[in-house]
Amino acid sequence: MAQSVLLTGAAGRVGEAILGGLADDHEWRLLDRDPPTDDQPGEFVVADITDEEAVREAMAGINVVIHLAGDPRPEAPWDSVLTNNIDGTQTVFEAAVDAGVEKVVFASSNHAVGNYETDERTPDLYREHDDYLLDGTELPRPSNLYGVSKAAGETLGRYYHDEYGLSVACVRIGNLTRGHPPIDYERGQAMWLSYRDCARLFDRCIRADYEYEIVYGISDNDRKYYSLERAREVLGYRPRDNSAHFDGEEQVVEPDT
Ligand SMILES: NC(=O)C1=CN([C@@H]2O[C@H](COP(=O)(O)OP(=O)(O)OC[C@H]3O[C@@H](n4cnc5c(N)ncnc54)[C@H](O)[C@@H]3O)[C@@H](O)[C@H]2O)C=CC1
Ligand SMILES: O=C1O[C@H](COP(=O)(O)O)[C@@H](O)[C@H](O)[C@H]1O
Repeated sequence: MAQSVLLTGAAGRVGEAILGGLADDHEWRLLDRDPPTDDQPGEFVVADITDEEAVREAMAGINVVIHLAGDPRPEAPWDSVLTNNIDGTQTVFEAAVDAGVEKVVFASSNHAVGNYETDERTPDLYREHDDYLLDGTELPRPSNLYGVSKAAGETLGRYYHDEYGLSVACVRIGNLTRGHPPIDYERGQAMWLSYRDCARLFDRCIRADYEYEIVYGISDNDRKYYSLERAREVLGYRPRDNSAHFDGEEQVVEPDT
């Protein structure tokens, strides 16, 4: 069934991947501090997620929030992640609970667990003979202050679930690139998320029933050090792309079939 979905950070890359696959599948309200540059489905709210009143208004009539807005830079400074990623995310969760929203899907990151990639484990970790796997039950081990802000967002989600019964899915997104995996970047290839698998995964986050989940957001790459088991089991995610199917040449992934 189509859902009323509020998509924050809609003007960014992850928003583009989600809307590219799902524009016609749900009723969209898009929010971003940057206005749209082209035609978008549904209505577009230009607002900052730290603007509590604007965020509350944007929640009216919404079933599911996909919360992407934030500073995505691994090197982002503390003042920016504190404002945009931590304060902004708390504003979104609080407004969602007050508006009676059913689910919030939070865009977490590989950088929330980036320091599991120790000197002893890398670069083998990125290669097929290695079988080290993170499954989402491990504690955060952020690799930068941006990763700390994502771990904080996951913890905010835990709190709003336990305290208010909100369904929350935290998606630790790997490396989203359009058309083909990152080139000459083993780490990025192991955690590649194709545009169409991104849309599939977030569609399942919109539709599935869950309590509080942390899942990894990657394609079905031959070599992966993030488990997809939870995303498959609880959400019914069925990725179709695999970074191993690309030979380094630019190839265009066809739209969903
Ligand atoms: N692209 C990737 O591979 C990954 C992305 N993520 C997360 O996914 C989310 C989206 O990332 P991208 O689309 O790649 O980034 P992006 O920079 O392309 O998009 C982010 C969007 O959020 C908006 N935004 C930022 N701060 C805002 C605020 N305070 N109020 C309203 N809008 C605001 C920006 O205007 C932008 O349109 C981010 O939270 C990022 O941390 C996590 C892991 C990997
Ligand atoms: O969280 C994020 O992760 C991806 C991948 O990280 P990288 O260190 O391998 O580049 C990054 O591209 C994205 O901007 C960021 O939001």
